[in-house]
Amino acid sequence: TRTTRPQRLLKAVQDRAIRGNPKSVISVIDHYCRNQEWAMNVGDEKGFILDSVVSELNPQTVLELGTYCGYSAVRIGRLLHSGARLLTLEFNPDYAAVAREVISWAGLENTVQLVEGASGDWIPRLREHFGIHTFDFIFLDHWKEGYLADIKLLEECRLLRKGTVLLADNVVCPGAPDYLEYVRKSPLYDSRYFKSHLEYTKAEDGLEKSVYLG
Ligand SMILES: O=c1[nH]cnc2c(O)c(F)c(-c3ccc(F)cc3)cc12
Ligand SMILES: [Mg+2]
Repeated sequence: TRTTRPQRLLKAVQDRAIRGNPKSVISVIDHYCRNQEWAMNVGDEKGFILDSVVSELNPQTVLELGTYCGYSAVRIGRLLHSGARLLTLEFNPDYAAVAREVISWAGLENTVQLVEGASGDWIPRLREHFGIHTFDFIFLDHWKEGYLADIKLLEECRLLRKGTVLLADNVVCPGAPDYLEYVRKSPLYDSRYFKSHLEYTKAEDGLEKSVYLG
């Protein structure tokens, strides 16, 4: 049977990227998705904004909702200092299988931990299961329908602390209007929009950065 889009992306990484070199994994994926087959990675333009937020924050504990092929896990993981950890949740087992290979090819298997399952099921169990107290940085990139429910769940589970930064992808395309309204209206957050473009296209999209005020 035919290969899947994630499997074809993984083959490009294995054929063209240098093992243990996250920068080459990122550039191979971006070149492949721009020139051969589009895929829903955060991409190079929004990825540059993601890099600057992570680099400025220098987080020790990071949560990513939505791994897909592992592109943003590699983008974030490569910037983390020794001892820092990224936990990435992926619901789709086929995506998770590819992402594990991409993360391993980048040499980030000791920095990035992929957990398979639904964010709504795992968020309430992160403290007891992984010994996590609170997160310094959270990247929301799973499904626009889940953004608002998951941020409220993170609040309830007390996994946010004063200064925790949340960065949400696709707040314009496909769009997460209920999430935007919540973080922009709530006194619990200081929120701002980084205008950019949908990965590998000229369409508008952007990232919403929200600081939890506690
Ligand atoms: O479902 C998604 N989860 C996470 N990120 C996405 C994304 O970055 C997209 F561009 C898109 C997307 C897909 C098809 C389009 F026509 C436009 C955007 C979807 C997702
Ligand atoms: Mg996205």
